[in-house]
Amino acid sequence: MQSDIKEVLITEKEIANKCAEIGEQLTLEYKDKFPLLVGVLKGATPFMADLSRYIDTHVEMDFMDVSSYGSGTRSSGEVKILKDLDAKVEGRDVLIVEDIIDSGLTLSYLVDLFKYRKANSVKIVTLLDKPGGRTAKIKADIVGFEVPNAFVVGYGLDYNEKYRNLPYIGVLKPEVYSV
Ligand SMILES: O=P(O)(O)OC[C@H]1O[C@H](OP(=O)(O)OP(=O)(O)O)[C@H](O)[C@@H]1O
Ligand code: HPA
Repeated sequence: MQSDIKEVLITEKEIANKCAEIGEQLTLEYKDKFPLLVGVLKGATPFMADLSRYIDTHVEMDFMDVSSYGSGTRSSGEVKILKDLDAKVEGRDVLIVEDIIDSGLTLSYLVDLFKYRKANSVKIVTLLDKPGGRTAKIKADIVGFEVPNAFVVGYGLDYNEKYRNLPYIGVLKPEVYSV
C-alpha cells in the first residue's frame, strides 16, 4: 500500500501534535457545556478517536454517515443521509468533527440540518481544509492543516475505499488513479 504514495503531505507525528493542540483548545471552549461531538463517517473516525482523547471535559460522541462522493475523486453534488444520529440535537452545543472540507457541500448540508433541528450552537472542527475545492460558502471554526487542491488519502480519507488505514496524509502516484 505505502508504495502507491507519491508524497507524504502531513506526517503521523504532525497529526498527533495537532490533535493535542486542538484538544486543549476545545477543553477550554467546551468546559461545563457537555457538547455533542458528531463524527462524520467514515472518513472522520481516526480524527474523532484521536482528538476526543485530548479533550479533557465531558462530551457525548455520536456518528452520522452522509455521502456525497460515489466512486472516484468527484463529489456528486448531492448529500444523502446513510445513518442518522442517535442523539437529539435540540438545545445542544454541536461540534461537527470532519476529516476534510473540500467542496463544502457535506458540511453546509450538516450545519443547515443541525440549525433546523434547533441546536444551541453548531461549530466545525476539520483536520484538513482544501480551500481550492470550495463551491459552497462555508468555513470551519477550527482547521488542522490546509492542503493543496489535490486528492489526498490516508488517516481516514479514502480513494475507492482504500488507504483509510494509512497513518499519514499523502498523495497517490498518478498511475494509481483510475478516473
Ligand atoms: O466538502 P465535500 O466536497 O463535501 O467533501 C468532504 C466530505 O467528503 C468525504 O466523505 P465521503 O462522502 O467521501 O464519505 P466517506 O467519509 O465515507 O469517505 C469526506 O470524508 C468529507 O465528509
Ligand atoms: O481529497 C480528498 N480525498 C479523499 N476524500 C475526499 N473527499 C473530499 N475530498 C477528498
